[in-house]
Amino acid sequence: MGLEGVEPSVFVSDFLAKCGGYAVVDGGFATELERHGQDLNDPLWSAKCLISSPHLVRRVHLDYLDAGANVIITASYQATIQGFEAKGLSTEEAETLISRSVEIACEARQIYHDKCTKDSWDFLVDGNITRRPVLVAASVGSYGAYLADGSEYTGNYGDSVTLESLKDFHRRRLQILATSGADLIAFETIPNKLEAQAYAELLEEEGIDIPSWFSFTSKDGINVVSGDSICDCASIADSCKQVAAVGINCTPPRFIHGLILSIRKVTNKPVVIYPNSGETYDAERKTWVKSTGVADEDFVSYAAKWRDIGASLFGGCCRTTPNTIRAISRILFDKSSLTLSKADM
Ligand SMILES: C[S+](C)CC[C@H](N)C(=O)O
Ligand SMILES: N[C@@H](CCS)C(=O)O
Ligand SMILES: [Zn+2]
Repeated sequence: MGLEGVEPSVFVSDFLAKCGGYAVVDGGFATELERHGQDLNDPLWSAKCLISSPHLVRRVHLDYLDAGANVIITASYQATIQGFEAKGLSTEEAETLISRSVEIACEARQIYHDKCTKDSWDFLVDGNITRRPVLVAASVGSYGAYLADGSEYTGNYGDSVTLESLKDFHRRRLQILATSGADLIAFETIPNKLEAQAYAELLEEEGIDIPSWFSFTSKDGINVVSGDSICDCASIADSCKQVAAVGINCTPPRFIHGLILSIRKVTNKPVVIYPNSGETYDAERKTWVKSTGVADEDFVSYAAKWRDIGASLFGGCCRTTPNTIRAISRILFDKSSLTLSKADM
């Protein structure tokens, strides 16, 4: 789709208007691959399926489209040139796999729309079938995702990692994703201010002409995971004209309310929220462990509250499923039941 001269903020506000004021983002991508039987205990994590099972990558996008997603996020979170090369692939093969992640999501959208047209599934406006708007967001996981040690949940990259080294790390993949047919870039699970600054400078230097969102992770509801202030991080996103939305992902639901209020203090850009289930990630075993304390399983019921304090795009991250997304969609658009049982997660 591309910006074609449209301001990023206008592009997203038009999209939100077409969706009915709010948009539904998809849910845990890797989680759904695991539910389809994939073992992701690998340095490439979900990106390994771009090599071994692209048909499942397409299947997962279709699962989320069937559940009501308006934004599907590509399998490129942990797909990096450096990561693929470490597996013995050539640079060219790595670059092809990265663009392929976007092509597969676009194919899924086409399949979904063709099916809807055939079955007249989408809503009717004045007797005409209207397609549900669907954007393909190309995922850029943080440098910590590539490290494959869970450091997107700490943001501690050590002193050798600088603004320039982060820009060099991300540059080529960003160029590929921005020219691969995606509608926007989703910078996900950003753990610190340095990486947000690196992304903002790269967007400017590379003249990236599709909009982006910046989405941070937090483990206390006050700061991002590194301890940097969420307001400082969101301000970087606010100052970058190519950033069309700012928010939080892969963070326990109980922290989201306060984070939205903090983000709102420093930006009027739309807020995107896609929390995880509230469980804790064990990076060594690459598995999730149930946390004690607050029951986060019913977080879908919070979505209406997050909407009321100013968020606009809602989905789920790790350990959420198409059922979570179906329930979010129902709540946002006031369809039937407002409750979600644990079984729905
Ligand atoms: C958002 S985390 C669950 C992604 C996986 C992590 N980068 C790892 O490789 O262990
Ligand atoms: N888009 C990625 C984010 C991981 S935190 C996924 O859903 O697997
Ligand atoms: Zn996640």
